Amino acid sequence: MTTSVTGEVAPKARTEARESVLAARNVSLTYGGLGGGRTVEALREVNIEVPKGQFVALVGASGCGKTSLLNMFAGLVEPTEGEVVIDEQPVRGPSNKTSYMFARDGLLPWRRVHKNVELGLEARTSLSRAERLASSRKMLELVGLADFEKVYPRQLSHGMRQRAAIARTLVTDPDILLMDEPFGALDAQTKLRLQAEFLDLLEQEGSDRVSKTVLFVTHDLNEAILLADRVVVMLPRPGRIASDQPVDLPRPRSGNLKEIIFSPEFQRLHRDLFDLLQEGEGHE
Ligand SMILES: Nc1ncnc2c1ncn2[C@@H]1O[C@H](COP(=O)(O)OP(=O)(O)OP(=O)(O)O)[C@@H](O)[C@H]1O
Repeated sequence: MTTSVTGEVAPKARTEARESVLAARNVSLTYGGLGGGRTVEALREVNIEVPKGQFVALVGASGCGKTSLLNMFAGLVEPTEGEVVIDEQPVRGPSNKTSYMFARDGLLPWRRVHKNVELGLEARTSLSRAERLASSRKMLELVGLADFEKVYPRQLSHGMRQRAAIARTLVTDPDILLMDEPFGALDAQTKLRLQAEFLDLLEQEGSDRVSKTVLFVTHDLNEAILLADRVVVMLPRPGRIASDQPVDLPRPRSGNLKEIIFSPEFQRLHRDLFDLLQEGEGHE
């Protein structure tokens, strides 16, 4: 159970009915301290459960441990205490079930766009070259870059590079997406367009679930509410979960993000989350 910074019990998120795909249980993380160096308590007793097909946004001030939590699910960082599991198996290293997308597109400048998209396939499967190319073409078409497969990343706009990075993240068809501010550095209009396109790839006709399990770090409350089924608010020093808010906006949303932004439900949630974050700052 999570509580707000004021000590109130937060609304119970919709996690009970479905088995968790991602779970962090009583997780604490302290960096450093080796050889008498300074230690940083990055996370303290974090608990989070994410069921299959749920999109969870993590928001919070810089330094509250969002990336650290994501890195644990990616198998890049081990908790100091507690357990991090995927499909109830302890995470011991990077897994084929997950795909990680960073804030910077991370495209390799010396590889053409399609070769960048194929990167994940090269590492993971025994597909032939032709099969890899066919998969990357299909993904590039889905993200609107069909005509750009042969160019180098420097020849693309920032938004197009992020699209290519999305294609690379999805091409392996992972069950789980771990995303660290993937649209953080885009201008407002491009961001909204990419958010809609991204949702369109994940939302399924006639279902209120997205097709993948997503843990998505963002500083942008609008983005968190527009995309997610739950918004988890974290506070810093030490990083901890302060609130877990369900977002009861129906799906599919991809076609009406602008309308959603001006809806009373969106505005109410935005105000609640804003207050929680501000309140948290006041408690430091
Ligand atoms: N490798 C590391 N060694 C030591 N301290 C670290 C390391 N990585 C992160 N930290 C510290 O742990 C805390 C949490 O960092 P983390 O990057 O997880 O937070 P964040 O919420 O993702 O921040 P931001 O929003 O700025 O990306 C911070 O105080 C940070 O300085």
